[in-house]
Amino acid sequence: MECRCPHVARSRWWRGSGSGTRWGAGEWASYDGRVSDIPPDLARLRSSIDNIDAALVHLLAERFKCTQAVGELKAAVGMPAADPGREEAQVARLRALADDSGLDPQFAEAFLNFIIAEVIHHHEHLAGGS
Ligand SMILES: C=C(O[C@@H]1C=C(C(=O)O)C=C[C@H]1O)C(=O)O
Repeated sequence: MECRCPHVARSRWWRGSGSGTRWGAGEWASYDGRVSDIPPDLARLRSSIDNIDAALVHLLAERFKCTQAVGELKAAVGMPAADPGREEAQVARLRALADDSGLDPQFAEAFLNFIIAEVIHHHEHLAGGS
């Protein structure tokens, strides 16, 4: 006999044919009464994308908290805002990590450079520049 316990039921969807059902053609309906015009696999993937994007925002916020403190420290001891040697090492490290994990290393480098440019801008501001 087919299992109808809730955790299974929640993942069961039917595509409407447009006749003889409460839901229309092209719509998806589930055991628990939800109706959607978005395919369930797409809805599930988007839900994960939402969680990942939230994590990215939190991670970036934490990184900028750290770089703010680094900028204050550098300004206090008179160090330059940018450290090209450190940037080069970071780029090489992230390119290798990207390569290992199936992310385009060129994209990883561009993304890191975008963030670093913003950090340096903050550091220059903290050092009294424009
Ligand atoms: C955060 C620093 O300042 C700058 C920003 C960097 C970064 O965001 O990773 C790296 C090097 C510096 O140009 C640092 O020197 O560590």
